[in-house]
Order: sequence, then structure tokens, then C-alpha cells
Amino acid sequence: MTQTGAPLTLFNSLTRSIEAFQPIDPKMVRLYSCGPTVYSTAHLGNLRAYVFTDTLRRVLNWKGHATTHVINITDVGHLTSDADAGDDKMEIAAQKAGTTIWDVAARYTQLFKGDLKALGILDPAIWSVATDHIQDMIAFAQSLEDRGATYELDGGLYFDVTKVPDYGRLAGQQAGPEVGRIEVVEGKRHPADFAIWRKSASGENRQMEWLSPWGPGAPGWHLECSVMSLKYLGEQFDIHTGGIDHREIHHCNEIAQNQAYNDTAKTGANIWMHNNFLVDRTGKMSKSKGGVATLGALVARGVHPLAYRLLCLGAHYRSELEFSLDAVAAALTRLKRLVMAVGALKLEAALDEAAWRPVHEASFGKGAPLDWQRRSLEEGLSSDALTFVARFDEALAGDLMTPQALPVLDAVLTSSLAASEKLRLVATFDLALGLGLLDLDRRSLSVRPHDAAVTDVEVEALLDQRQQARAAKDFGSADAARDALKQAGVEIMDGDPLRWEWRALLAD
Ligand SMILES: Nc1ncnc2c1ncn2[C@@H]1O[C@H](COP(=O)(O)OP(=O)(O)OP(=O)(O)O)[C@@H](O)[C@H]1O
Ligand SMILES: [Zn+2]
Repeated sequence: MTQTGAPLTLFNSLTRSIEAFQPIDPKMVRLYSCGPTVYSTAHLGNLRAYVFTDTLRRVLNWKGHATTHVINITDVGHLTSDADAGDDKMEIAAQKAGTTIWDVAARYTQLFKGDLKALGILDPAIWSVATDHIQDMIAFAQSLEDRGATYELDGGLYFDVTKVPDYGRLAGQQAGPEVGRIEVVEGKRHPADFAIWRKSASGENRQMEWLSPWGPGAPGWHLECSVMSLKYLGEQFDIHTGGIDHREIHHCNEIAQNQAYNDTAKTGANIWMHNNFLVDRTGKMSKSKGGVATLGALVARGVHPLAYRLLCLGAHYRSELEFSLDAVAAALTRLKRLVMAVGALKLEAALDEAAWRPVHEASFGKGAPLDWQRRSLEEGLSSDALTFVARFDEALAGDLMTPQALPVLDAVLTSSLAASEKLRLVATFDLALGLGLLDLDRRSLSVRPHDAAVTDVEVEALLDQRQQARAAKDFGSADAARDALKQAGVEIMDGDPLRWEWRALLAD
């Protein structure tokens, strides 16, 4: 498998530097992403993490690599504090809802997958559910115990971080007392030591517990990812991703377990990549803060989900991104602009769809390299058009610099290239961007706010009425039509250069 275009470079949190990407097996890049804890609806910050991994995986495929991507579903073991303290988030959620953990997990897994689909995020090759791997986890923990990397306390089986030489390297720290920020547990040898198996306390009424050599209990969250990545991707694979909060504790602990299980050189993944936070005025967007923004809430306000994807792509994944309704409204306008331009090209080029629709579209999601698709679109392009491909490629190859790739798309659309060439460029770029630019149209982007009291047809009828009233200089009736729309949560945009004419009101 040969990589096409500029050499791909990625920022590795482990070395804190940008490195040339060298796959372990040139035929198949192996990629693991820490998945959601399915105890409540994912917020937009969580979803940013998966827009990032999807972009990474699309770029790998676009540049000629095949990928095997694993995302796990954490349905047990994640405590309210990442630093090994508090209660299991799933248990708490089930108690609150008066239902079983299995129901909670099924509900939020389904919602999560629905959000990913709406965001154009491709399914991983493997969804790995933590509770399907308990026996593997027990065997792994047993093996760590056999190697002398653990000790047992009343509360569970603990990992001894001094058994690995460079604990905390990923977090950029040495294993001083502050590393890991773990709550004091009686008998713990080092503050950063963490439970890999948590024993049920006597009298504790847990919905989820399994028998183990250390008594009934449940696996630790950090153990889960080591075990599932090992099972599906092997001792050492290419890339492990997660949000930047995972860099400080979760991934340090995964690495320590992997090293103790294999050897110090085997950290699990060659490259550890972390997306920065989506923040709002109060800081990191977080479920625990309550009242968080979800994709469903955005759609209810009339925002197409792919506008949120575009908002994410407009920032580099390693930069903080500030969320606001204004920012998302601007992204929606930007998306509309792109979609209008592509729509106009389709008419202008008057080409058979086969000329700009990538071949084998159904195989996109399978992790195959996109060589065929790209060839079908890029072969025979003029040298001017190919210059745009090179610029776009260079931006993405430089640690996925999407904010620099998007202006190349804009430049294509305003260039003097023939419409047919522009369309083919949009099509090849969108394989990497996943914005659905070939399929969206004006209608699909006019998402009606859920609380709007009118239907799309009624909106269009009121707009017509207003147009006629204005034409007849009957400004009273024109204003009445505008007010009726406003009442219904719809704002008229006079003189909209996109001729979009109306949009959902996004006020707080
Ligand atoms: N505000 C954020 N911005 C970007 N990524 C985030 C944000 N919050 C969490 N993530 C990432 O989302 C992914 C899923 O996380 P998970 O479902 O475990 O969230 P969580 O820790 O329960 O959420 P929260 O931190 O809101 O309580 C992880 O990779 C995590 O690092
Ligand atoms: Zn993980």
C-alpha cells in the first residue's frame, strides 16, 4: 500500500512532537479510539472527539492506507472521577432512572450511534463493548498479578505504577506524588496506583458484578481499553486516540498496564493522539456540569448536524474550540454557501452523475483505501486543478490541518476552473471531509426548529405572501407576514446573498 501525496505527519503526545507517520503493517493501519461512557446523551464536546477520529481515519484512507478502526463502548467501570474515585457512572445513572444498567447502556449507545451517523462519522470496523470482554479482562489482570505488577487491598486489585520505569511520561510528568491525582486509599503504595479490579464491598448492592480470583466485582476502566485494544489490534498498533483529558490519567494508566503485560517498549500504540476540548464560556463542556449542548438540541433549533461537523473542521483538532450559538450559526451559513455553490455546479456542468460521483461509494465505510474512488475523480484533471489537490493534500498531511484545507475548497469554488472539474474536486475533497457536499441541498439544510409552529410549506407560503405584498408596496401586509414567521421561530433574511431567505432563530 503506498501513501499518496505529501508525507503524512501527525502529532504524537508521547513524544510531544510531530512525526512522520510510518505504519507498522503497510497493508493495514490499526487504530483505537476510546469510546463513550454510555450513561447519558453525548454532548457536543464528546462528539468533537469522534469528528476528529473520523477525520483521521478518512485522511488515512484518502491517502491510500487501509484502516481497522476500533471504538469501544464503556458500559461498566468508569467512575465519576477519572482519578479512581467515586461511583460507577453507569450504576448511578441506572439508579436515577430506576432501570437496569443494560437499559441505560442500550439507550445511550443507540443515541450515540445515531449522532455519529448524523455527523457523517463512518462506523468503525469493530464496536467493542466492555461488558462483552470481562473474561479477557480477568485474564489480563491475572497476568499482571503473575508478573508482580499488582497488589491486593480490601477494595480491589491495584496496579503498582513503580513497576514501570517511566510512568506518567505521556502526561509529561514523572511519577511524583501528584501524578494521577488519586484519592487516598488505605494501603495504597503510591498515590497514582489504581484499581484494575474493584471488589464489591460487602453489603454493596451492585447491578453489575462478576466473579473473579479477587472476589466479586467489576473491572477498572483503564484495564478495559488495554484489553480490548490488545484483543483486536495486537500488542503494538499504530494510533490510539482520545480527548486531551485522557492524556493525563486514563492513557498513562493504559500505557503502564501494556508495558507491564508486554515489555517497557510496548506502550500499546506508536502514536497517541488527543483532541483538545470544546469549551463554552464556563470552560470544558462536560456532562457533569448539566445543561449541556447536545446534537439533538442543535437540530431542535434548526441546525443541520453537518454544520456542527463543519464547525469542528474549521478549527485544528489540537486547538480549543469555543462553542456558541453564533459560531454554529456561522458554520451553518458557511455550509449553506458550499451547498449552494455545489448545487449550481451540478446544474452548470450538466454532467452525468457518474462523472462526479465517486465509484464504489458503499465501500467508504469499510476502511478500504480510497484509491479507486480518487482515481475515478482525479484522473484527467487539468494541471491547474491538480494544484488544488496538492494544496488540499498538503494541509491534511500536516497533522490534519483542516482549517487550512477548507479554504482550498473555497478557492476551488471561486476559481476559473470548468464546472465539471470543480465538481470532481469537491467530490474528492469531501471523501476526506465527510461534509456530504454532493448530497445536501437547500431543502435538506432548511431544518425546521422543533418548536416552530409552522411547517416548511407554510413558511414558503408566508414568504411568497410577503414577496407579493412587497411587490405591491403593501408594507403593512409584508411586515405582518414577517412577524408571523418570527412568532414561529423563523427569521427572514432580506438580501441574503445565498438567497436562502429564512433561517431558524438561534437565540438562547
Ligand atoms: N469538552 C470536550 N471536548 C472534547 N472532547 C471531550 C470533551 N469532553 C469529553 N471529551 C472526550 O469525549 C470522549 C468520550 O468521553 P466520555 O463519554 O468518557 O465522556 P465523559 O468523560 O463521561 O464526559 P464528561 O467529561 O462530560 O463527564 C473522550 O474521548 C473524551 O476525552
Ligand atoms: Zn480508553
